[in-house]
Amino acid sequence: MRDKVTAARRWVIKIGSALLTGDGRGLDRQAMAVWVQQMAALRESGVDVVLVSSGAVAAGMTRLGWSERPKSIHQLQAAAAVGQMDLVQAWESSFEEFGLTTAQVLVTHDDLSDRKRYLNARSTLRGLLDLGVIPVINENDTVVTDEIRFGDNDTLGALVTNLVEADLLVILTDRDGLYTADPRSNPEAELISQAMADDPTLDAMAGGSAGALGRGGMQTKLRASRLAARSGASTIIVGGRIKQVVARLKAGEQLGTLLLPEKGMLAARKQWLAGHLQTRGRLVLDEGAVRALEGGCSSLLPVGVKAVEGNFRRGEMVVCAGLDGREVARGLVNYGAQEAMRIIGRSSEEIVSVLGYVDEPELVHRDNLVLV
Ligand SMILES: Nc1ncnc2c1ncn2[C@@H]1O[C@H](COP(=O)(O)OP(=O)(O)O)[C@@H](O)[C@H]1O
Ligand SMILES: N[C@@H](CCC(=O)OP(=O)(O)O)C(=O)O
Repeated sequence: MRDKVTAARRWVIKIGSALLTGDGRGLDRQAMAVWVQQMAALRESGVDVVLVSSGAVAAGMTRLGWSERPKSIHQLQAAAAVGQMDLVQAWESSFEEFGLTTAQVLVTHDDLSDRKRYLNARSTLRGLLDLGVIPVINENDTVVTDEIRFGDNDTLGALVTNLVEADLLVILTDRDGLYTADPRSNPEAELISQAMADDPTLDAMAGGSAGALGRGGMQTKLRASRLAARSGASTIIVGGRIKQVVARLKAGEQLGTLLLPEKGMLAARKQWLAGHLQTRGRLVLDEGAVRALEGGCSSLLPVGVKAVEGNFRRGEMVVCAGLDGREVARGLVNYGAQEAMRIIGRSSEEIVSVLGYVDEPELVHRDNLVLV
């Protein structure tokens, strides 16, 4: 039994190109329907599901009648733009059969490294999950060039895992998991059932991609598991063609390779936040707000803030201090300084009438807050 898996409440499931396109024969709609049925059952059991789907380039190549993956970035982008249509249509109609709504989310590296856009993407995805919608995520290949590409969706899957604070990243691929060597070239290779993600001995085992369609091979999957571990998530690398793979994982069966984080979710997140040494401003809190924060598990609401200092933007790190100047906490702020000044002292319901819109009811969400 794998407790980390059976107890996970939010899964990011990443499906690679080789699997999705039946090794280059266009989208394998039958296989997609089988995964959808399993993801629908997962949702039904109360688990949030986020899908990271590759396959745009591969599907586009088939549509355009190309048999070889193009080298030029423009051609890749053209293929991705054509194939993405196919991809979302296929997912959408398949999920629809189970009464589930999907949303297309295309992101770039820049979107997740810019603080403000990071928060925006995070709120959108959380909003979608609250609505019971299944986000279908891919890289926005149209607007990226080589230097700023994720390039492989394993990395994207891990960053999305961090973004939505998922407990589990499931990477479905064309092998049954991570082997002690690339099984294509070494038939003696053995499947690794479980390891710590940061175990350095794994590096020598994970090779690049031997397939014509996949990008990163096991190297990027291993790297992805380490990125996912940063927010305390576990990763499973597993064969997408294994019968009822998702359902069996959910039931605790030991399939594929489970890569575990060193730290739990909360500890990992707090450490990540604590690493943001540079603060951009200061919020001065009334006594009630100080008490609420020090009690743990409370967000900082605008009503408890007396003054705003500094010129910070949404998503930047600010100091939260008491009226006596004592630093209480640090956190990522949901509103820029100009907006914050207008909403402090007011109830969260008033934000919309003051600003004309509302990003979040909290000034700093408790997940983005670390006590000092
Ligand atoms: N140690 C290993 N264990 C399993 N597969 C490996 C290993 N090293 C390299 N590989 C290769 O990684 C491939 C899967 O990665 P990739 O082709 O990028 O697929 P995807 O499209 O699913 O991301 C396998 O087909 C295999 O050839
Ligand atoms: N954005 C690209 C995905 C990149 C890629 O090939 O990823 P993967 O197959 O997961 O190694 C696409 O949709 O074709």
